[in-house]
Amino acid sequence: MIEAIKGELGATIQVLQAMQADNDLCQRVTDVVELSVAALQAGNKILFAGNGGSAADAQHWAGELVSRFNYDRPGLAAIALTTDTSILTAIGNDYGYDYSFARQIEALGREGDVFFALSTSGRSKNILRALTACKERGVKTVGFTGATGGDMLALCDQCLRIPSTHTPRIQEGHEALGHMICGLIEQRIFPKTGAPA
Ligand SMILES: O=C(CO)[C@@H](O)[C@H](O)[C@H](O)[C@H](O)COP(=O)(O)O
Ligand SMILES: [Zn+2]
Repeated sequence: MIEAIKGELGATIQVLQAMQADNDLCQRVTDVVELSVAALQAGNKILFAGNGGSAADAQHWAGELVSRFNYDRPGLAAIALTTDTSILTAIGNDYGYDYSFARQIEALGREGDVFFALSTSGRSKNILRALTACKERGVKTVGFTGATGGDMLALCDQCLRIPSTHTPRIQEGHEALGHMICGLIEQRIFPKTGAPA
C-alpha cells in the first residue's frame, strides 16, 4: 500500500512538473487572468460549470471569488451553475440533462461575461452545448480539460489543457490552476503588498 501511495503521489508530481515546464500553458493562464480581470472590472461576471468532481471545482472556485481567497477585499461576481437543484432538475426533467448548463447560460449569460467550462474528457454534452450557447451570446469561454481537449478545443476562446489523459490527474491539474487563477485575479484587482502572487 505504501508503494502504491508513493506511486500515486509521483504521478501527481509528474503532471504538475510537466505543467510548470509548459510555457504555452503558463502564457495561457496569464491570458485567462487578464481576460477575467478585464471582465470583472467592466462589471461583468464569471460563470462556472462541470460534472462530478468538476462540479465541485466549479463551486469551489466561485466561492473563492465571491467570498475571499488569500485576504479580505470586496466580493467578486462569480456564479457556479452546478448548485441550484431546482433549476438543475427542472431543466433535466423538461429539456434533458444535456441542456443543464446551456439553458442557464441563456438565462444568465450576458455579453462580456466569461464562462469557465470544466471537462476532463472535453466531451460532456452539457458542457459542449453551454459553450455553443456562449458563442451565440458573446460570452467569452475558457476550457479546462485534458491533454487532447476533446471537442471543447474548437469551442473555447482559451483552452487550458492538463498534460494527462487520466481523469483524477487532470482534475488535480485543474485544481492547481483554479487556485492560481483566483489568487492572481484577486491580487490584480485588489493589489496587496506582501500577498502571495
Ligand atoms: O470526480 C470524478 C473522477 O475523479 C468523476 O465524478 C467525474 O468528474 C465524472 O465522471 C464526470 O462525469 C466526468 O466528466 P468530464 O470531466 O469528462 O466532463
Ligand atoms: Zn473525483
